[in-house]
Amino acid sequence: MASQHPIAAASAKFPKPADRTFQYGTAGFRMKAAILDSVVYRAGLLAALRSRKLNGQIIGVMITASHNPPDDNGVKLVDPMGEMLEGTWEAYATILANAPSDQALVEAYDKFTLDMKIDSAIKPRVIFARDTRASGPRLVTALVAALEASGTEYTDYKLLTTPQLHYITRCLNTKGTTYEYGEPNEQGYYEKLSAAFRAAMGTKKFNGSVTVDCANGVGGPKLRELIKYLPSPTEGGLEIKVVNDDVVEPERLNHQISYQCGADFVKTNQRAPPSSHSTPLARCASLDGDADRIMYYFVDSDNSFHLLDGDRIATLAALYIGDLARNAGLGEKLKVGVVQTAYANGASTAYITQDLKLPVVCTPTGVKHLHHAATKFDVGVYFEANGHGTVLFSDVALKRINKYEPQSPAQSSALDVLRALTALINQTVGDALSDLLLVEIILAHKSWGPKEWDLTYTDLPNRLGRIEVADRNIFKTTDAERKLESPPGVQVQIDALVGKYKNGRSFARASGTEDAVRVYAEAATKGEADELAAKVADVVKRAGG
Ligand SMILES: CC(=O)N[C@H]1[C@@H](OP(=O)(O)O)O[C@H](CO)[C@@H](O)[C@@H]1O
Ligand SMILES: [Mg+2]
Repeated sequence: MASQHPIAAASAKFPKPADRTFQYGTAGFRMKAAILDSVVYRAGLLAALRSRKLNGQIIGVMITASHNPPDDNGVKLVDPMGEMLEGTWEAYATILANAPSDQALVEAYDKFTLDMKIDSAIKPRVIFARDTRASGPRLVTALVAALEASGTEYTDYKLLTTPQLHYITRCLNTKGTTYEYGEPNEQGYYEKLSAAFRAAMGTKKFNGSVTVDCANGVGGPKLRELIKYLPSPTEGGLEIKVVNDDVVEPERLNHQISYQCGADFVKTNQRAPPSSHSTPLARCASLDGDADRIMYYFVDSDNSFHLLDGDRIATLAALYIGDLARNAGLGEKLKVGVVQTAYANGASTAYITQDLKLPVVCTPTGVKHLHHAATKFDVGVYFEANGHGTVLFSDVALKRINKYEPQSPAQSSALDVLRALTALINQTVGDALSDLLLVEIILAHKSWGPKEWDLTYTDLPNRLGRIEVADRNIFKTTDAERKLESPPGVQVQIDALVGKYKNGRSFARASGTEDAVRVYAEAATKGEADELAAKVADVVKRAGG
């Protein structure tokens, strides 16, 4: 048909599988790459609409499935300031993805344009990148088709980590303003990080090396590139040993069996990837597949394994930034706060409130919730236990930090480090490479090894399980997911169980990314945590059928 709408015509090349329903979840769309083409095509259309709605500001599109297996893939949108897509638009993404035919898709697209008063005369602008998955280039074809059909101006940034794409999106949208974020390209990212790292490091020398497992994902080549910009070990810089950075064979990505690598492997198996060759008390870290998450760990002199997870990075950052602010003379003027989810270890929460004397806010799972809550503080530290997070400095905090006149040499040197950290820490989203440098700077300044870091508090023994039920959607939570309001009566049973354990805490919630209910429990001993988790799991199974 010659008169066919260009969006329908292009859509015909990426037909929606009839038997599938898609949902834009906590981390965008994510599934087997083989069925993702129509979803990516439609996500491209949504990016165009979003850009038009925001007067032609640039929207980012990232093709990645993060820590998932190599044959999965996914797509997520990045808003102009580098944040995740605004919540209300997730529903629009879902509607476009599920339009049953090419014609229905065009109708939905036109309806959004009309309902949201989107000015079709505005030229949409989109940038995109992908991780190292083999399906990436094919999915880019679907994305480009959508951008062309919708008359969008676009740039392909090829292979990037997710946080690099967030960074570039923000740089482009702030270019020429007083709050310009940086040079909008990969080199600009490395230059910004390395300049900040050098400034934060000052005359401090690093003790020992850090071994970084890159999950055989995009973080590998990008970390190797970043290292070229950092001071070398012979200049007193940090020695970074890169392992698991094979992206030539994409099937090695996040591989848990043969190649044993990645943040998820470490967390699930509670041991170091064999390739890290970790010696006692040596610092090790693992990234996930798109390098927006990092886990630290070490083996002690008795060969016991110690995980230093997102809670540990949050507490370390809050401790150090709080000290810096006080030492710089800004203690009263910078309100530092920490944001966690219910999965944060109770011991970390107690340490923050009782020892660091800082406020803690608990939000539902999903980085966007934590990020939003962190913006309410002058300095908002947020991390999920699984290693995804960052530290946000508010505009007011940045002004205070940048304008303050130090009253002594000691204040001056603390202020220098604090200023450097505001540039070193990615303000758009959790960034494994930026977080790696942050942790290393803090440990160097404190002259701490991983053991001293680990000794700040003792984790409560805990257990995280997943249970498959007939319909997980009947499990509805309240109080930042810490309590179930439905099915009725279930929370009362959980409370009764928790009451029987010393330091007991447990909750159940439907996963946003998997078809399962997660049960978390912690208690004074490992045995009791396991037992409590098992009993709560039984309650969930009975209620869920
Ligand atoms: C307990 C847990 O680790 N949950 C993860 C997981 O969410 P669920 O909604 O629990 O499936 O995936 C999210 C997206 O990657 C991540 O933000 C979150 O922390
Ligand atoms: Mg990730």
